[in-house]
Amino acid sequence: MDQNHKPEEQSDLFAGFREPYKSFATDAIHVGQEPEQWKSMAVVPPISLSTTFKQFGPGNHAGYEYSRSGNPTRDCLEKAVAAVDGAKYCIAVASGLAATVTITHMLKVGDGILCMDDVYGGTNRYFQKIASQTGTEVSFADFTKPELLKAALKPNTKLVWIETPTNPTMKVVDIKVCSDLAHEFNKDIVVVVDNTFMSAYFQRPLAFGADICMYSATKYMNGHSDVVMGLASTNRDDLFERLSFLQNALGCVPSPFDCFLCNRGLKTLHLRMECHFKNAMAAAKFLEADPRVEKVIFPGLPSHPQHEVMKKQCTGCPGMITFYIKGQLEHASAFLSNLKLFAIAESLGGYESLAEHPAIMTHASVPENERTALGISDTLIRLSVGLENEADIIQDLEQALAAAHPKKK
Ligand SMILES: Cc1ncc(COP(=O)(O)O)c(C=O)c1O
Ligand SMILES: N[C@@H](CC[Se]C[C@H](N)C(=O)O)C(=O)O
Repeated sequence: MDQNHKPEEQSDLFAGFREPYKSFATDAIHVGQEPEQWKSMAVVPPISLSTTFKQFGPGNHAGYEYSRSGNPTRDCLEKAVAAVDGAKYCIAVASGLAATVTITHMLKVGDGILCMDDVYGGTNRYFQKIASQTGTEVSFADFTKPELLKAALKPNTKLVWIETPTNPTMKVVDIKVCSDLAHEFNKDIVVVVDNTFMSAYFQRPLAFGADICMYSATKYMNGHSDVVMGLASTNRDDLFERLSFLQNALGCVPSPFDCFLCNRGLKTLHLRMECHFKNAMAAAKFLEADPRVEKVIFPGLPSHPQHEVMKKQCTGCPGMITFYIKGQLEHASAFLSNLKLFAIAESLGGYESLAEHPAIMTHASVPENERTALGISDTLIRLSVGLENEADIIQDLEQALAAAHPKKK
């Protein structure tokens, strides 16, 4: 153990952030889970594997006809997620990218997508390599400077895609300012926030004017690194009608078993997120004070350029930290290869700590010149700080830094 390490104080951690949303845990645990909906009165929603449902007569059924079109286990999850997002509706789909694809299918040929410049590599790849090849016009701007968003809006812009904090450079976008700008320009623009990094517990984009809040539920919402899933919540009747039509018509649906698991993961989201924040704050402070580290990007630290925006719109910070190690690629590689508790792996938001090299791993699909412009360099390392003991996390970072820089310190 690092002898200098003192555990992070939980009491100061949330100072200055928004208050948690009222009854969040109660909603996550109870909404959509009523035992009375089952003949058995099951307290935990059963996994409904049947692909089809008996009808009383042709077209006369008890609410379900075919499992792609609607499934009882999926319904339980969708109701719980809608509640924790402060939404009327939610749809669950087979992956985060399936949610992006389903939402983008609301557009028609000639429509424009305006996307935050730094986004998950697969979102960038889908917009640039697929959506733009099938007739939509895609452009990017840095929404941390709202004037750039304003300047990039065009008469054909139909979708504004915000990711905050961004993957991997952790830029924080003011959701209210950007949603208002887009809606003032054209009230029909659909503003989407990719809320994957924050989870519903720490950020509620619909409360700040976004039209759709989407997730890779593969991450914090499920939280156990054992489900690939996407979610999209909205308060708008028209958008829900279109999204649920597309959920069935495109067919990117999740399995009932995955819905069961994600629904279960959601019950402890509030507890997990608070511990992720505590551990990540400790790790971020440790890294920031270390001479072998060039720069730490963690929105919970006052050194983060949008720390005030973060406090204004969020109830806490997730376990995501990005930092530049001093040196070159070999130092980043040595650090990653020497981690013992952190696994080198893509993905994030699970109970276990993960570390990765965005330029080589999660963001390899972003064109090199764009990666360079965004700062996704050879020395950039991304951490997903898990729920292990804080001192063990710090000790692992310390020993991996020592292995990467044997002579420094
Ligand atoms: C911010 C973000 N959005 C969307 C996705 C896509 O999600 P999925 O892998 O579940 O398709 C990911 C990761 O893959 C992500 O990190
Ligand atoms: N969103 C995850 C997953 C990352 Se990349 C997955 C795969 N290699 C791909 O290119 O689609 C993250 O870790 O950020």
